[in-house]
Amino acid sequence: METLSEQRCFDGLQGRYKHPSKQTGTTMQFSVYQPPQAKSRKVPVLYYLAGLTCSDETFMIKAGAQRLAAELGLMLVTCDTSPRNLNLPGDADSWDFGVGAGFYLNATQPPWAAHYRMGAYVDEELPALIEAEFPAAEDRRGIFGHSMGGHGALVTALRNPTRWHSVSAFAPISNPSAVPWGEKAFTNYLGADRSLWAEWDAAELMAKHPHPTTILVDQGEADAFLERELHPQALESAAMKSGQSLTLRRHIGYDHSYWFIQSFVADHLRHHAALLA
Ligand SMILES: N[C@@H](CCC(=O)N[C@@H](CS)C(=O)NCC(=O)O)C(=O)O
Repeated sequence: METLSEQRCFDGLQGRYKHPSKQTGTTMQFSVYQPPQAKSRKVPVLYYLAGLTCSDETFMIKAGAQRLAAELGLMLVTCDTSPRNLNLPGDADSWDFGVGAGFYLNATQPPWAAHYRMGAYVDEELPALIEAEFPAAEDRRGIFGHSMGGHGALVTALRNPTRWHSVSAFAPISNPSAVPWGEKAFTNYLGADRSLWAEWDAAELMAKHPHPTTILVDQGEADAFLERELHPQALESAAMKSGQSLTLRRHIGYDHSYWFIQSFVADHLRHHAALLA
């Protein structure tokens, strides 16, 4: 691991780092906010997964989460949204597929399968690195995210509920198998056989295997992607089927941007802090 920058922030430390990833076969960058409590003890860690076109920097710069993370003693970790600098054919042709759009799954189709392994990166490799290099509690991991990252957070926690102790999402792609963003990504990364998509689809997973904690989801009613891509109602149906405890809040007037995230991020931090205490 190499340190790219470290700066004091709310008496803690905001840092950016890079490391060679076994899962992606590339150099991956990530950011960490260490709260002041991390100077003297291991603290719970809250991982954030960003949406399409974003990077590890987006949330750290735009969400305004560090002040409350410092108060609550939560470490924040953000990673990139895909491997970069591979120059695979077509990987930079569109903003909703390839670079910046890894969808936090393990691709099975060439040429993506060798590198687009963000599922295993987020679930295994990154936590192992964070827990080895930072004062991070190994038994208190939470995960949340936005849009494609909301999908990633829900899927990661629902697939591995014993490894992920709390989960929430902002405007997640709730049922990717049934919407254009998901159909494009899953066809290319996972192949045409739709029966294989269910293991990376939050609504499908939730309908079968609920997470043991309450899942918090916030959605803006003025979100331009709501009708076509996000489908939060699929989570409500899934929760009804499996008995998942779900708090889905719809907020009039809020769109898909980080102004929406900034407005509700405190509720998410408190949600996780209570479960990870
Ligand atoms: N293609 C559009 C939309 C992409 C978009 O809305 N991305 C969301 C995640 S799905 C986002 O968080 N963008 C970064 C931002 O709002 O700061 C763009 O590049 O502006």
